[in-house]
Amino acid sequence: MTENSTSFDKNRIKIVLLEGIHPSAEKVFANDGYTNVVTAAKSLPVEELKTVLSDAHFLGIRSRTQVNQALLDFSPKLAAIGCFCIGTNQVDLTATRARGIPVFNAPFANTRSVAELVLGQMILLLRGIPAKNAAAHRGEWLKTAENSFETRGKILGIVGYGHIGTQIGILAENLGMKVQFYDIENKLSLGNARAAESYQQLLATSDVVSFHVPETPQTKNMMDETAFKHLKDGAILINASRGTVVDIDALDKALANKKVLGAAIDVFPVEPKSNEEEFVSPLRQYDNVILTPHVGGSTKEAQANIGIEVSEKLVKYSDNGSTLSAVNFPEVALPSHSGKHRICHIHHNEPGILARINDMFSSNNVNIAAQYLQTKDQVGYVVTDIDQTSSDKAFEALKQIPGTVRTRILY
Ligand SMILES: NC(=O)C1=CN([C@@H]2O[C@H](COP(=O)(O)OP(=O)(O)OC[C@H]3O[C@@H](n4cnc5c(N)ncnc54)[C@H](O)[C@@H]3O)[C@@H](O)[C@H]2O)C=CC1
Ligand SMILES: O=C(O)CCC(=O)C(=O)O
Repeated sequence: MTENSTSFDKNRIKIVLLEGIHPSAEKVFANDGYTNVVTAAKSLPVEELKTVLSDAHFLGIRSRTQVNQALLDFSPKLAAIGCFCIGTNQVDLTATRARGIPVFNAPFANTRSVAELVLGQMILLLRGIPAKNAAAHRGEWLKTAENSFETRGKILGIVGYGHIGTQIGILAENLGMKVQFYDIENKLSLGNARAAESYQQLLATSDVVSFHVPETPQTKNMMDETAFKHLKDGAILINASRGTVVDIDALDKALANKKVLGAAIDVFPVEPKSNEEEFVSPLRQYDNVILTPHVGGSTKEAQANIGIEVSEKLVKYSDNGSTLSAVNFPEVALPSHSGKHRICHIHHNEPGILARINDMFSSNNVNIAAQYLQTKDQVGYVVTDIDQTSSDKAFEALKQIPGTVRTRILY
């Protein structure tokens, strides 16, 4: 990927890819000379994870693996993490940033897959198909038009009008639905969609409510008992965002008392760690609820694209130091600089560090060919291209600068 050969032998760089990340990722690493790749088809138990990460430089996960302070303590060499998905809530972004570990994701490679699933669920639920299908499997014949509706003319309320929410809005309008949305940010309305006056107003006036918000403290139990009271009687509820957003006990009650006509839930507060573990939920008793095992983004197309996108970001960071599109880290887009040597310095974002770095280079008689600096919250990232072929002394001095978090010689 870069013209310069890296200082560190690529075969010694250990990459761990968990949770059945698409083989397209391994291909990207192999094509760039990274052959020390360990893969697992599922998430690993914590103790196994600690062992495999004890000497790993790069980690690739999907939504199951929780990367917290405790795990980071056992991952001393970890240089970057790739979330091969959209959500990054499974990673402690503050702790990783403080340790100089950038986190990358694929912000829209599975957007279309989620949107298509939700669209299909909406059509099936408005027709009451899940319950009729379940009954037919039991030998019952539920031929009736009761509670069976077209999508045309119905109101879709989208909570979280971001990449997925807007895609669904456009597709739903093509079915003749009227789209309204609620978002905490001021958003451009696409097509004929309009912003609802408030979250409560959206709940009270939508025939279908679909959640597409990230997991944050504000979205936790956003759909709780109080929110269900605001919901229009006989509405349909869809959640393909995060399991913390809908209070499952409150949904259970709303289904039991027929406040909700049907629901589709793809994400749960607690999800099985593997396909071998039993899925436990009070929602299993309802024929009018579509339960899917967190597969909103699980299509061949999306997974192959995510594999390529995120591994390329990790390779670029490893080869060249670029952090463009990191979700927790100062973003620097770097050209490669042939004939020079590149040194990365991650530090606490305090006044005077850049001056200390440059003083050190100057006192070691090292000429700076180019330099890039970016800061984000408590972390600063300086990439310096230098002329000298032998810069070991300067590199050692760089590590000693007060405020240093970590340093890397790239080439
Ligand atoms: N089920 C699955 O397999 C998948 C689930 N997801 C989930 O879907 C979520 C949304 O994905 P994108 O649309 O790509 O994200 P996005 O970041 O493009 O959009 C999220 C929107 O939610 C809004 N938002 C944040 N907090 C809010 C609040 N309290 N109330 C209302 N709006 C709020 C944001 O302003 C933003 O417009 C992801 O964070 C992820 O958790 C994503 C992909 C696959
Ligand atoms: O496919 C996965 O593992 C997770 C999908 C997801 O939830 C996401 O992209 O945020």
